[in-house]
Amino acid sequence: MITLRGLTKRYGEKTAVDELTLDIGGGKVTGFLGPNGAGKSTTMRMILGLDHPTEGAALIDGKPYASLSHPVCEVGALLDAKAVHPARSARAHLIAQARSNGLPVRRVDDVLERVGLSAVARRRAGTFSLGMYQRLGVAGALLGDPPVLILDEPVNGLDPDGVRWMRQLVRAQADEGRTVFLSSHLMSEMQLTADHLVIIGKGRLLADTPMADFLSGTALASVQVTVPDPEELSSLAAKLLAGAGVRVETPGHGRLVVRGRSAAEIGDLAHRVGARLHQLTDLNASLEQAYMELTAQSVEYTTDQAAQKRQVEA
Ligand SMILES: Nc1ncnc2c1ncn2[C@@H]1O[C@H](COP(=O)(O)OP(=O)(O)OP(=O)(O)O)[C@@H](O)[C@H]1O
Repeated sequence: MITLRGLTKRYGEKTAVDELTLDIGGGKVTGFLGPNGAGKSTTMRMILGLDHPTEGAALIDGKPYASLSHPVCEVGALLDAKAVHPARSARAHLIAQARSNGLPVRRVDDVLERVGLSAVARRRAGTFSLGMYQRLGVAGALLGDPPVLILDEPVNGLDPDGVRWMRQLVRAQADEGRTVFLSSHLMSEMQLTADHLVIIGKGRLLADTPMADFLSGTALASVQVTVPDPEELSSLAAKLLAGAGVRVETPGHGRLVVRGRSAAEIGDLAHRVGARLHQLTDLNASLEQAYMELTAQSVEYTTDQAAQKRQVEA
């Protein structure tokens, strides 16, 4: 479990992280999202004791990182995959890490196997692709078999096979009860991987929510209804539009796309007006759409003119 309490970091006038208070629990993958410069890396660095909070606290299983008795066995992290001496082999790099943390060398071969680098374990890291660096970074994070994993952009540079491998790895770690906290700008991948979302913008908490609630709770979520009889379709649409806060689109082919009413409410109403339905389907927004909607006001750097205008007006 990771606990943030009023976590704040200021660099001079700039507030990079602004009073974050939340718990990141075990047994699930928590995705950490936010536009560039939102404060994700700074937050992760404070959890890992690499930056000091200006105010507040970041705790791992109730303790600040500096108080952990055996940190590598309590939290594993991947922040900068390329922070490896290029002349060292992957194995030598991990052996040095294992020795300095009092871990047996056999763990090195275990984790090399786990990340699929056994065949290149004796190759100089300087010859590695970005994807191989990412795997080596994950191997380092897993070395002490810690209950908490913090991964900053772990899929960056991975090919589709590597992305799928990473997804399966973090899922397996969460299924074993571990706390997995990972950032990514790849929304489609995050939608497949994370159970829970923490979203920040300009250092502030924007959302701390289960993925499913985030997707179904957005104003973009809608229900698609197919009514084969045109008269029944019109009467159902009219009844729906009579309700407050409901939007109905009619894209043709006997379909209605309804916002502002649940599938259950629409089904009940259809029953009451005697409309026969051939389809009643929840259409969740994609994570990308829901995220863009939430963070539209929080982007720090943008090429979008409308967003620039909003920023100027704010
Ligand atoms: N050492 C520093 N000195 C001054 N400002 C900093 C420092 N580190 C980060 N910042 C600023 O703090 C803000 C948050 O940066 P951070 O790197 O945490 O964002 P991020 O969400 O990880 O961004 P990205 O998605 O681009 O990696 C940014 O405005 C950044 O310029």
